[in-house]
Amino acid sequence: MARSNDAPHERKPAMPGSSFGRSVEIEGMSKWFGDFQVLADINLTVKEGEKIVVCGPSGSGKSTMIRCINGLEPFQGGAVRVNGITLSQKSRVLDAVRRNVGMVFQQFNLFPHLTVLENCTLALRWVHKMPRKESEDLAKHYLARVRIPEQAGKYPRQLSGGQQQRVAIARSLCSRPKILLCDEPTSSLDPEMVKEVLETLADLANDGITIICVTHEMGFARRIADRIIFMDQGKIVEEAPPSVFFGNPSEARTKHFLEQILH
Ligand SMILES: Nc1ncnc2c1ncn2[C@@H]1O[C@H](COP(=O)(O)OP(=O)(O)OP(=O)(O)O)[C@@H](O)[C@H]1O
Repeated sequence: MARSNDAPHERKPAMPGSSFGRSVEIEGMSKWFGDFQVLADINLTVKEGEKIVVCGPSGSGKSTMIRCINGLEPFQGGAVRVNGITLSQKSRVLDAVRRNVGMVFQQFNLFPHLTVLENCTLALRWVHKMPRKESEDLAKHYLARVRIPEQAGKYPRQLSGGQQQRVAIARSLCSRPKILLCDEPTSSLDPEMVKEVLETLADLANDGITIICVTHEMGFARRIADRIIFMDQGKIVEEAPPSVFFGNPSEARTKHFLEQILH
């Protein structure tokens, strides 16, 4: 299939009130690990182009919720729709959903024996069957997008943590997902590298891609989030735009969390 270098998400989001797409719809999702209920009746609708930051105490279920959205974890109750596709564990459905969803993890999960360029082109060539030249052009486009075009020929061990995470972001973008899920993308980085990765994500946020990001970087949340979701004990306790979330949260648990994290 012919592809241009203009990624589909590199366009302005639709205007609210028009045919504003629904990227992710989670309805009454519940999940158990054995007898332990990790998610309880999660309801969340994320519109096309929206930026959502998910925060909350350790163990509150943030990662699990994110992993359920692209089928990395099965769930037992409720439903998830991604770009209109109802998630199930059938491989045909998972493939379709994952074509729409990119994921950036805390650990970068790069292949150490492959160059940066090869890490980015691997899935394009072997999963999407894209010709080498086309896949390399696309990878270079996204390496430039995350501002490390000069690193294409290096191996991951030759890069800083922040650069490796930017490679991981570029690799995700190569599949041109409509939705980018990030699970604490900066938590394994040294402080000086956190900023460069957050800058990269903030930059992408302007592109119109839908982003759902688990992070405790509240400055980043304030800057890019349309809504902040606060989770505790497997539930969404509060969701609000940053001005309300930081200025006047309604729940005592949110206030307590913010006091701890901001002071
Ligand atoms: N594979 C698993 N089997 C059993 N329990 C699990 C599994 N994965 C996670 N849990 C438990 O589910 C709960 C939620 O975990 P999860 O990683 O989603 O939380 P989190 O909010 O992302 O935490 P953190 O901020 O520390 O990463 C925790 O109590 C965790 O121990």
